[in-house]
Amino acid sequence: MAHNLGLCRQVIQKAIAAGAKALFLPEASDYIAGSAAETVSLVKSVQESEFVLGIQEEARRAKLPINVGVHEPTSGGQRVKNTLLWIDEAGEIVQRYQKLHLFDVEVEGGPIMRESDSVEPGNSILPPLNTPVGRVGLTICFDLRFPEISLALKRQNAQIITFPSAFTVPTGKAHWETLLRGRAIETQTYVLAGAQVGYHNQKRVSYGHSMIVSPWGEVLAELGGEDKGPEIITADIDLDEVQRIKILMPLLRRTDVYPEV
Ligand SMILES: O=C(O)CNC(=O)[C@H](CS)NC(=O)CCC(=O)C(=O)O
Repeated sequence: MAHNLGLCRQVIQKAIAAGAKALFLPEASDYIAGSAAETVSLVKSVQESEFVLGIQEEARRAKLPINVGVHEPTSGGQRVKNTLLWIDEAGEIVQRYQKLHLFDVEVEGGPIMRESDSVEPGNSILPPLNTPVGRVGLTICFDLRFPEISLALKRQNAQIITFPSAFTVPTGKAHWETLLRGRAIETQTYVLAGAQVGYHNQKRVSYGHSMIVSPWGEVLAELGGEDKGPEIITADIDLDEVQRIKILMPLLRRTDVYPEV
């Protein structure tokens, strides 16, 4: 976790140097463990996590809002929560989303993942949050495959949806860009997806390819799939463009035919 905090501090320095108004870090930025037991044994509350306290301190010092994926304890203690924190420019945690969909998949040509062995799923979609860069809807990684969350956030007037991730390599190659662009096109929002890249341990490697997609579905910025150390991508978020696309192509739902989500 100390190592990951060091990497995140480098990302934060790059974001500050680039003049970023907000920073979107990946899912599980605090750690990715080698087993379910290790995931549970490493977890700390945000008050006791050096990782979270360190990110809060950086946010406060730089007056930079930071969206970061971490693990948090559950009340039972058997499993953890996979959560996404919004830390505001004063360093305060002002929003906390708990991942709804857990990745229990035997990836063809890849690992067998059973996230639910160590993670307890969340139970709610949070209303988009007002931030200095726009109204942000929070989701995590595998949630990307369930358009219902994104559509619910669109209905609640999200202008940006974030998909912090640690995708597997085979599923990333097959689906990552298509899913992100699909979500951006159908929700007419900016899609921001900070992604982990490279090896976490001998068994686990992440696809990378952090991406920023416009409300028209255009890839505005993208990283590669090689671990070159901490990197960032940036884009201008133009909230008028969100409005313009909605007017240009009104997507009026037939909620008389199918349920509204
Ligand atoms: O393990 C942790 O501590 C953090 N969690 C993750 O990395 C999660 C669960 S294993 N990864 C995904 O959801 C990948 C989804 C994916 O690759 C896909 O949808 O294709």
